[in-house]
Amino acid sequence: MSYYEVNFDGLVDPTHNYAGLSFGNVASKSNANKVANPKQAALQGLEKMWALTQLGLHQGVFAPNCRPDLHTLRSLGFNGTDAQVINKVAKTEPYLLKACYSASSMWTANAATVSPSCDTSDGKVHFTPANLSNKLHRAIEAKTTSLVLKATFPDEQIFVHHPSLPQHPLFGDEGAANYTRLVDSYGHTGLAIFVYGEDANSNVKPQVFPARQTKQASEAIARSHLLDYAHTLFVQQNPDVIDQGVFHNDVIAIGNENMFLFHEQAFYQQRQVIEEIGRKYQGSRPLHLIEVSSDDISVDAAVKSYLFNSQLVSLPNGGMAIVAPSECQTIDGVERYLASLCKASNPIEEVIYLDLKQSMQNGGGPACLRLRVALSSEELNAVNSQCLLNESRYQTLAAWINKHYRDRLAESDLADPNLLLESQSALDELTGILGLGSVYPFQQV
Ligand SMILES: N=C(N)NCCC[C@H](NC(=O)CCC(=O)O)C(=O)O
Repeated sequence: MSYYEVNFDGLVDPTHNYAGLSFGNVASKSNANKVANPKQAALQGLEKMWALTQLGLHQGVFAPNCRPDLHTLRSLGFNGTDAQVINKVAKTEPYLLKACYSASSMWTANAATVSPSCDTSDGKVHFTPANLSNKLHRAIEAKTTSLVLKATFPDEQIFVHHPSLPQHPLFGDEGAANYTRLVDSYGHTGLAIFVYGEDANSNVKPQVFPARQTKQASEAIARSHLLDYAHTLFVQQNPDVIDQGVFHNDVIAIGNENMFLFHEQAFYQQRQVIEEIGRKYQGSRPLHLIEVSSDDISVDAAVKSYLFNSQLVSLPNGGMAIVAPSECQTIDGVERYLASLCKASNPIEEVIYLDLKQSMQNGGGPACLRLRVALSSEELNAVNSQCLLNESRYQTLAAWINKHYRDRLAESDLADPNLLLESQSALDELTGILGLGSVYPFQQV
């Protein structure tokens, strides 16, 4: 049977804006209050999906949450018509309006942790939507994300959908952004590496910025996904780099199949971590462990360029490509480093640079925008086929974006009740395009 890695990219919401909501995420804070261009953001994301499709890869589309989250606003005591709720919250609690208007569900690396059937003892594909409990604007995503996951992966004989973990700091879970799977081929049992920022039983933790992923959350997911501990590792992120803006492990390390690219400061007690990875990896193809030195790329350059947030993809005819954000071409030394990687002895053959500036300005690079799901051909056939990209769906989505999205969104626009109506009408049409049914609260009344 053939196996594939399918990337499910988050479609960018019509309400994409810069609200400075993510303490610890340098780009989010430094671009707070910038005027956003939702149409450009969505088209940039769609072009990435199309570029990967054209490489011969299977590409999925993941629907966003609907914003603003009126349900949360109403649960906080704002009442009246939808327009009155917006009006009141805009006047009295603008921070809450921004949180409930965030398009952050576009970063689907944070949507869930996914364990492929080769790794789970019941032979099914397991999903746990992330609770994203560290940030208010993200903690409200899980409910809709869970419905979208179920509508995208509907067959209960093949896909298992777990509830998200309890909303408590002990179980802070940011999904696949802190999970890497090393395997010699997608169809084999892989080494599941869970990276956490904080362990409730240890004092090793960042001092400036929050650790978003806890060891307790990672362990709970490994348990419920029925992973074999012989093929599972729990590894602590270096707290010093969290304090330098590395708020997820996918900002400092990236793995695909038998290749692992990581910064020399990525992990706490790194030498032991890498030795253990080498010991536990069981593939017949050799593991390429590439440690990037601070002399080559400083942590600051890694955070600014998002080099490690590139997508590392296996090409249909062998070899790998690295899909990097175009910011890598503007930070000193990074483009040169990537060119040298292609020449060195490892599977990477080419670098593809893509413009994702609208997402990047909120701290979301190529890898943040996609949820990886390794699937057999039979499992792929069980995916909702309308959520897979082909040329006609690409054209349909481009036309849908051009029809519904604004090309300018400033903070003051969030108080405009028309934005809510525009967003609902766009997403209502989207659920038809992607065949999702009624996943949004406004469709359920
Ligand atoms: N690295 C991965 N996998 N994901 C990136 C997520 C970026 C997101 N930014 C934001 O939520 C910014 C929203 C704002 O400020 O408007 C976050 O910090 O959670």
